[in-house]
Amino acid sequence: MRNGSKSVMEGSVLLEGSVLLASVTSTLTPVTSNLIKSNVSKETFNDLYKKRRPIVLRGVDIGPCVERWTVDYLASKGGDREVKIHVSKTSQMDFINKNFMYRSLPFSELVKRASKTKQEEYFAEETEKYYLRALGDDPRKDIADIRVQFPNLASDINIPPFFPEEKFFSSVFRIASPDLQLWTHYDVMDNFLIQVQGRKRVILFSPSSVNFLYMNGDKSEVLEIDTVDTFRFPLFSKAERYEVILEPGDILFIPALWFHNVISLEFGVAVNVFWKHLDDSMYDTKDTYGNKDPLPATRAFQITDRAIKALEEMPAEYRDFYARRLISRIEQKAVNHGDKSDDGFHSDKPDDEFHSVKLDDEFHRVKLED
Ligand SMILES: O=C(O)CCC(=O)C(=O)O
Ligand SMILES: [Fe+2]
Repeated sequence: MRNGSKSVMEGSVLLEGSVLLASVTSTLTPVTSNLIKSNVSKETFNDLYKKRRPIVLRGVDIGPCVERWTVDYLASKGGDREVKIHVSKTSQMDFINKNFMYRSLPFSELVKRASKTKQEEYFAEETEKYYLRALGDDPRKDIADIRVQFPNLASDINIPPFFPEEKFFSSVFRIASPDLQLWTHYDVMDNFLIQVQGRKRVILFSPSSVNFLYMNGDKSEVLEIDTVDTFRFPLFSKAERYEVILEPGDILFIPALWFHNVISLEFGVAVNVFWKHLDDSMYDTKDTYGNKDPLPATRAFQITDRAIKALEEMPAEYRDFYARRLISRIEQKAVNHGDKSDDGFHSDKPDDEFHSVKLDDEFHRVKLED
């Protein structure tokens, strides 16, 4: 599938008296079955890896975790270490209105609660939902590694040796209540999302769709991605969108910069592994989450902020004129329009659309953690 999501229904919502209130487009995507590859060897993965496109590796031996990781087993082997969690009253976590809370629970208790839809003990309400992204002991300093934080469980999972060990960055436990949805975001490292228990729907958007996703830092402000408010987000339907349903045992390769939005269709247990695609020197050594932009990108943002300040020294008509010249320079020199496919990011897409660089969104960036 190429060139945008395939809308199955478009329509408008009418207020009484026929005042047009909002136009809503349902953008349910058909499952992209050609993303699934069975029994992939290391050699085949190496070839696929160069294409820089997401794939689901099905049938790779991820170890005994698929049979072993029941709720009781996870609770007893994972132990009672305190973990930081997101607690949400609704399925859809909203990072803009912060409709969730940060709390902590013993790991064993978190697992038990996340596996149920109604709680006996709860923070806010009995139907609240939980999301764990297990981090290092001190998230400001330590990088998550399940071999260190959960050695008794880590021995049950094989991380496929499909990337050089020295490129490993982190391994993160992802545990979610049924129906919980994590907002659309990108990460800056390559990623194996290893689904161990529960089915999960993942919607992916290509990095070249960034200007259609209404970014706020590393996250998209479009939360309702299946029923998009097209008045607020008119460009969203142009984003190149893919959908996969992960089954237990599947590994989703998410290349760095590919956007993903995740719904746990059932109680979900996953481990994701981030590894470095670029040279080590490109990454911020203070980045414990794996979501800080590469250093040259950060530098480019800072320089651009300075450029904006310089433009602001001039009256509006000059500022506007030179801003347009700058944008066109960046477009000509740095934006790939699909004709130069040597970087592997725009393989074979003759119909790649021209995406103009949108200044306002990008320069007031707020970095929020997911
Ligand atoms: O599966 C999840 O809970 C989140 C996945 C994700 O954002 C990641 O692996 O980077
Ligand atoms: Fe992610």
